Amino acid sequence: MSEHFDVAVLGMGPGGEVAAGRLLAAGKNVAVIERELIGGECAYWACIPSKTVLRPAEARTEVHKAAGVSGAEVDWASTREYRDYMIRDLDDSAQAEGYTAQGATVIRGEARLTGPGRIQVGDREITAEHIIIATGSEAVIPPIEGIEEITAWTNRETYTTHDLPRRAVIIGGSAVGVETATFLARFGVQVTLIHRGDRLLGREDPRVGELVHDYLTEAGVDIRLGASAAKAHRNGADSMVILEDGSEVAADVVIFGTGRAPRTQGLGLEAAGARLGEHGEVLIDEHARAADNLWAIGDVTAVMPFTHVAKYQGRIAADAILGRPRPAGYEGIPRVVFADPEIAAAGLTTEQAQQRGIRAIATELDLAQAIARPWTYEQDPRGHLGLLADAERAVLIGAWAVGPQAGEWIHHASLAIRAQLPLEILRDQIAQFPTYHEAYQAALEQLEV
Ligand SMILES: Cc1cc2nc3c(=O)[nH]c(=O)nc-3n(C[C@H](O)[C@H](O)[C@H](O)COP(=O)(O)OP(=O)(O)OC[C@H]3O[C@@H](n4cnc5c(N)ncnc54)[C@H](O)[C@@H]3O)c2cc1C
Ligand SMILES: NC(=O)c1ccc[n+]([C@@H]2O[C@H](COP(=O)([O-])OP(=O)(O)OC[C@H]3O[C@@H](n4cnc5c(N)ncnc54)[C@H](O)[C@@H]3O)[C@@H](O)[C@H]2O)c1
Repeated sequence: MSEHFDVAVLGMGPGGEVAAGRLLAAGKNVAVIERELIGGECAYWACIPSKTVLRPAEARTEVHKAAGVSGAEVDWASTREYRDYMIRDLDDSAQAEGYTAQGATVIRGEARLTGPGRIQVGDREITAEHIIIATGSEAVIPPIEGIEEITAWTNRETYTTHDLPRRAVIIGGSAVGVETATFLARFGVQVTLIHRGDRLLGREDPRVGELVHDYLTEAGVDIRLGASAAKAHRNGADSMVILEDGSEVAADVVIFGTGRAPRTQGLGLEAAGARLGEHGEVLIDEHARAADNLWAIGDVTAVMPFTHVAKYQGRIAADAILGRPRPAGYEGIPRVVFADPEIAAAGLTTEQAQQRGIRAIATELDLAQAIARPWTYEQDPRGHLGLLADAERAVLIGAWAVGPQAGEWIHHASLAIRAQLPLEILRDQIAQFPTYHEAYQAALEQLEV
């Protein structure tokens, strides 16, 4: 006998949680299905533990740079204790109870679609009017000869580790690589960062990569650009990585930040009418619809693999199911890498604007030369802001920022880009003195549009 629901949410990471919460609040009969932990990758192995362990390092820098305070040092044992509290000691029983209390049926196990509206979990057969796929993504480890001999970590081992390694090789110079290098270097680990691109954070404007390179080098990270791991082997206690140029690096662990793949394998999505893209992602329309009464949200769609996007798509899909559809818009969504200082961006890069045939004008501001806040905040102040405008339409189309709290003040640009606010209106804004926000005024004034 099968059990029937209005909606079955398959995967309870941040995307699934938001969709389920909205549907339950609207009185729907919802089944939530999770094979590991309710909260998903983000809550236990990604965003939450990484931001928790990066914070002491950031606070230490703040104390070192602020005039008139001294004495701050990081402490791994107490950082780890707070991290374990933040990841609930990998226990989601309170979450399961919470969903049950809201009226959901919580089903544990690996789900598979067996046809439109039909799901199998172990020996349970479930039918649902609507199914939401929110199964996320998993770390990709490139094929490297000899990898089975070495101690290889992904984000999972890195952000749940009890002990810190003495030496780490990190492969991949994008968000995971840069954040992990920042965290480990600030806790005294000797870090070598191997990146095959010619600059870090290669999807952002080149200036961002340059600035990050300088800050990481200053933090003691040995950065190897244009390098790729060709082979690996064990030498006693050491994990050895051999680069394509023949050079070798020894470490206690090798950490992979080499991208993620949508979790769609074996899910039976085609049986339910979904189409998959070339990287195995579920293809969706502007309402997060994958097929009739089948929806997909979050990393499994590969639209923008961020928690805030998974949550946004959760709202979009739930609203469509509840009969109040609104199209998703992906312009101007913030992208923050929580390094020290923070790196933030929103909208297009100069290269992307060129590819779209937009006549774009860019400007860059060194905050210390333009505004007061960096000086009241720290000695030897840090901070840059880049803006990109469409010269024809006189609106902001892109922004990047590297500096303290950049992940907070990038939202001004995000709103301006999403709402397509005319530069004239932006120039008439008044930011509190002295804040980092004032940088927008100064940058907009020097923007020649
Ligand atoms: C190290 C790291 C740090 C990150 N930091 C940030 C950050 O600071 N900010 C940010 O916005 N993003 C961050 N991200 C990205 C963020 O983790 C993801 O974008 C986010 O987790 C996606 O949410 P999701 O709901 O799509 O999937 P997930 O969080 O991956 O959750 C999917 C859930 O589905 C379950 N599942 C999968 N298959 C099945 C099945 N067949 N049956 C039942 N259940 C299933 C899984 O067990 C999992 O619980 C980070 C990523 C990494 C790796
Ligand atoms: N703060 C945040 O929002 C945050 C933090 C961490 C991760 N994330 C998200 O998690 C996802 C995964 O991040 P990521 O950094 O692992 O992936 P990514 O796909 O962004 O970058 C992977 C990098 O690894 C490099 N690479 C791949 N294979 C390599 C090899 N063999 N040798 C050397 N370099 C190699 C690639 O060139 C690329 O630069 C991303 O989508 C990211 O947005 C977000």
